[in-house]
Amino acid sequence: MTTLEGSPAVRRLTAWEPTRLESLAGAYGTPLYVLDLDRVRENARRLESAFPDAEILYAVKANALSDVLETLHGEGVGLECASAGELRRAVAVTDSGADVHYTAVNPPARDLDIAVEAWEEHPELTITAGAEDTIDRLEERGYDGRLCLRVNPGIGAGHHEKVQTGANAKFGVPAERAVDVLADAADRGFDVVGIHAHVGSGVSSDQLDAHREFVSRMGELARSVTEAVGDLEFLDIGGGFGVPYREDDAPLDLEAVADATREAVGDVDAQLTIEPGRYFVADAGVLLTEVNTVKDARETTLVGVDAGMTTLLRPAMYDAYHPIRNLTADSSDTERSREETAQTIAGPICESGDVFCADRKLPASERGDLLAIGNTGAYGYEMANQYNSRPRPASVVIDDGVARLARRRETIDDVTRVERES
Ligand SMILES: Cc1ncc(COP(=O)(O)O)c(C=O)c1O
Ligand SMILES: N[C@@H](CCCC[NH3+])C(=O)O
Repeated sequence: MTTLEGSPAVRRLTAWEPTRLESLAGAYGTPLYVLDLDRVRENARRLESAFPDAEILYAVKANALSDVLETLHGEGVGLECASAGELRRAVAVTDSGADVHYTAVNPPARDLDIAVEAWEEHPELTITAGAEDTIDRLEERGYDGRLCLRVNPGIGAGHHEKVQTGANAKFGVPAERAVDVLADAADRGFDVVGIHAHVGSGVSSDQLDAHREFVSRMGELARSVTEAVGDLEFLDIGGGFGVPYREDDAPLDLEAVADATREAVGDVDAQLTIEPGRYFVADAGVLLTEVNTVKDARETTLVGVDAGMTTLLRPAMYDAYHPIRNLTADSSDTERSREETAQTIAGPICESGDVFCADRKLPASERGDLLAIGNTGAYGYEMANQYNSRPRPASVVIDDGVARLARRRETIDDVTRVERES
């Protein structure tokens, strides 16, 4: 087992200088998301070096901040979008449809209208349909552009059952029907360019067998489609690459994943495409939050903070673990260090599940302390919401070492403004 300070998740968290984070919290308030764009670039380069022959897209849903999209576009990474809103962002950043994919999941009519409008302006856009209905609805809107089919490969993987998509009926056309669906789409005049599937999110090294089986099914399918329907431009195997969250999690062996992918896909005459989200951004982000309450709560010490499940939903939704560091009681500084106690850290939301950790050993907290919650760059702000009429937090980015406000903190007026508007 790796030591606490030596584990990848905590090494990233301790790479942040406490005084720097303290000054950001002082300048912008808490709760505050901080994202290191330099780390995002490093992660992009790591992916590019493990998958030199693949086309790489970024799954915008992990963190849609324009600064992130601009940064990754600058690194030559394409953008995969899950909604009309993400598509609008992607097209605004790229000013093009090239290397922009819209993956429609039970798309609302308005989303399809916006996607088709985007295609009319940028015909290089690719739309991925996950149901025959979606293809019909695109045709009804006059779309006959680049079409990719999302299939359901019948195998899932990922860090929690709620994020395993590959065998979930909601996602994709059953793989065994793909050849017929694509043959029909080609007959109807669509430009059939690819097939796609996504096994799930947060796939770790110990799920490599599931990854291999998934990719091998996709390779087989690509060969069948090519034979029966015609050449495919690309085979998109989705994203899902896991990152370490716990102190004893090993980092994902990206080279091993890349080797397994190449081997499992076999001989396919189509561009391999991957679209990770989490891997690019998770470890580039921390959430800063201030302690406002410390109380003896019978069997634990309850520490109340100003971030909650509305700021970072993952612990409440998936029982997800995030490393936490008390920056005020910094253990690397003897003057600041404090004895460790078992603490339950909870937010201000009126829900029992509004808890970031239970009985975790951390330096004894005091009111006013600044805590950093690590690995919050992916699915952090994106899943934030306004429950309890709570405004969403601000986001700061660090770019080339320099910090700047990327998104201001919402106000209570922002929360109520949309009511009674005509
Ligand atoms: C279609 C699709 N592509 C890519 C991703 C990105 O997943 P991750 O952030 O786990 O890489 C997701 C999310 O799970 C997805 O649904
Ligand atoms: N929101 C999930 C990932 C889901 C990805 C979207 N299919 C998480 O935080 O782990």
